[in-house]
Amino acid sequence: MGIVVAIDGPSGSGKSTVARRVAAELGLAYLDTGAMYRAAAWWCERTGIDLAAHDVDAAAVTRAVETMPLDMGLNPDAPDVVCDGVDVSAAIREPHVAAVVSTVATNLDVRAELARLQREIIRKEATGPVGSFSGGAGVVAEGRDITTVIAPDADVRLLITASEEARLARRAGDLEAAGKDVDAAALRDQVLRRDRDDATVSQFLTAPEGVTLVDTSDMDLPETVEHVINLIETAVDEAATRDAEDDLRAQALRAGLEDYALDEEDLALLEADEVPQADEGMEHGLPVLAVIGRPNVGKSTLVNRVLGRRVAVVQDTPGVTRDRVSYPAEWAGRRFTIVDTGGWEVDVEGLDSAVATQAEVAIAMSDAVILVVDATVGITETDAQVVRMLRRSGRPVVLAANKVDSPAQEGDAAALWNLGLGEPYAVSALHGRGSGDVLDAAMAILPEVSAVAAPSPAEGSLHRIALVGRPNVGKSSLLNAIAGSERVVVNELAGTTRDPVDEVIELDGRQWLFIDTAGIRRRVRQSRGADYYAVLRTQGAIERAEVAVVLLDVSEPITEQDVRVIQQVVDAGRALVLVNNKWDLVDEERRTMLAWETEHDLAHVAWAPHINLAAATGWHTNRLVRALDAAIEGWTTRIPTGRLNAFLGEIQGATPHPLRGGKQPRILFATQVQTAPPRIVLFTTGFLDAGYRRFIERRLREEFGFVGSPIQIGVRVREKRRRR
Ligand SMILES: Nc1ncnc2c1ncn2[C@@H]1O[C@H](COP(=O)(O)OP(=O)(O)OP(=O)(O)O)[C@@H](O)[C@H]1O
Ligand SMILES: Nc1ccn([C@H]2C[C@H](O)[C@@H](COP(=O)(O)O)O2)c(=O)n1
Repeated sequence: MGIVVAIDGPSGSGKSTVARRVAAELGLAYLDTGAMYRAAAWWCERTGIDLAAHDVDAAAVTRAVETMPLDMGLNPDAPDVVCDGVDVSAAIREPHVAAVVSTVATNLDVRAELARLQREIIRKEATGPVGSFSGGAGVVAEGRDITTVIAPDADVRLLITASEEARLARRAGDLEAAGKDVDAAALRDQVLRRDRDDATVSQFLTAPEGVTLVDTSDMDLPETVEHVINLIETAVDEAATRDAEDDLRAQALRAGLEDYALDEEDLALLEADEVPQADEGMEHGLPVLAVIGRPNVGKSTLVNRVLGRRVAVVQDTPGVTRDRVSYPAEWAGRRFTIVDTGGWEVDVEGLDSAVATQAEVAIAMSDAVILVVDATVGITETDAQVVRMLRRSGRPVVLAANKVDSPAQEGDAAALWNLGLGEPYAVSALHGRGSGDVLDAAMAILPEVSAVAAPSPAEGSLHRIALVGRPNVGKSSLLNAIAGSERVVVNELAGTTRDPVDEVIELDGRQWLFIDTAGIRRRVRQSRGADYYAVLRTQGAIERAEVAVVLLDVSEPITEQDVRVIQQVVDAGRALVLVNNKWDLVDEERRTMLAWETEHDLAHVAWAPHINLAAATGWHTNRLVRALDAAIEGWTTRIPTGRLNAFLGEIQGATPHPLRGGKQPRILFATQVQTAPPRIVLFTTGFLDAGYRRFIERRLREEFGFVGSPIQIGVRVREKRRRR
């Protein structure tokens, strides 16, 4: 992470000049947020709004700013401001703009919009994605509300000020240097009146806690720059010292864990050098083989045969994947993905729906299937149902007849010919006999090219996005709006054999892989069956994506189905962006209801970026990229172990877990074991109540962001080793 320096201060204090020079000396980007307000004022007037009028239409100002085509230069040596293709760097400094800019800067909707843009720029410079100016070195951002509202978490926060006389004298000096007349009254108006107006909406005249006051009344410019650089260097040194101390403390906590009974899996997690992404090691584009069957029929024998002991390491993975886990595999020189499923049973109400759905998804998302049946039990009603399911799916199948432990039981296997799936391969879990033959047979039916796998390596570097939501929420309109207004670079990329068809779409100058756009574009008939397969398809698209964009039709009440789709995304551990579509159909009354529904039904995903747009008209579709970026950043956030333990230590100190039966569960050590989605494992002395886990999650979000990402928290209760 790069450094973020935030500088506030009144007009004429020198904050712009100092910020620019400091940024140039330290190789950082420079963000002049005042120039953004000035550009907004320039743009309003350009689009016909008279900001000097008595009755300025605030809504029209907001609308204008929301569509302002602004390109902020971040180079401290030449911070050009370009609006609608015009270089307005000089025009926005004209007295006329200065006289009306407060009308824009005191409009709270405008502030919200510009705040979003500013945070986005700061985030980009601090993290350094392609296209950032500083390459991740960081940014010096200056403006009235930077230290308090826009970047309250900045590494260094300064309030640069100077006496009224000094500020007026400096401004007068600027005018004289530019060969302009100095009108004392006009000068006071621009410097002091404007600050008074702006102070009604932001605090920049006194330094709040954590903000360092730099009074430059008696300092010249070079002295001020040197002083500020010293402050930044001191802050950086202090942060490095803090990090080193946090690391040492975390090492001590980790050493303390040795007194507790740790299993092999704990040690594997604790000793891992790297924090992998959840799908790391999964090679995209490989054919997918699903192993399905009722519980305890011996599926894991086959999976373990391919994998060896790697299975154990992922047992802790929660959610959907617990029922359906994918592993990279190799058999007879072929590389593929093997999917282990939970299995299912018929209960009184039919197939156990949750697990059956998982198995059905596994079938839908596979290229071939091994069905494992217990030969000693014979064909059960469940097996027969599964065979019907498999037939409908059209997937090639190999039938494994397990528990054939002696030649005398070969007859049990032969009875499974009746399933109509061809030769039953006899397997003995007990002796390990026959599993190699089943896998050889599976290799024979597994296609070389997958029709369902996540994108191939060529597209693997692009972010994968799924547009999902119940029927008619506007998925295809949104897809068409973004694909239509922007260039569709490659069409029907992965459409090798079956339905899933992905498209690379260029948004904001970058390419994104939109998953299963064929499923979005095709109008599914509204029969029960079609709905059911749409659900499966949605699940498949979510799992192949990194970010799922869930569309809601906000002209109607939020439905249970909407909430279910959102839950699918959370359970799959994908990043989430919520889109309120059809915003053009929302009136005041509906808006109030929607706010209530959002509060009521979507409070559990309040961490997801949530944007209003109208796909049909294209209104605000440009906001999608920002939301996607924010969600991906949250999803891939990695907290250093030292920092994580220091933070958890602080929150435990301030708010310990409630006593339970006279005992107080304690967190001994924490580590982030995975990103995308972030997964944090807590080693504790006792079970943590759900309320306390929620509290920890909330505080983690407040501290580290994790915008748009589910956070998985695993708790490992470990007992102290007994002394002999
Ligand atoms: N410490 C200083 N001593 C003397 N002059 C300074 C000092 N800092 C800045 N100046 C000069 O003061 C003038 C005003 O500075 P600047 O425009 O950076 O102020 P500002 O706080 O950004 O004002 P505004 O908010 O109106 O944009 C510039 O000419 C600058 O060179
Ligand atoms: N973060 C900010 C930055 C600026 N403003 C206001 C203050 C002025 O009225 C106007 C232009 O700023 P300047 O270029 O003079 O620094 O924008 C603000 O309200 N919040």
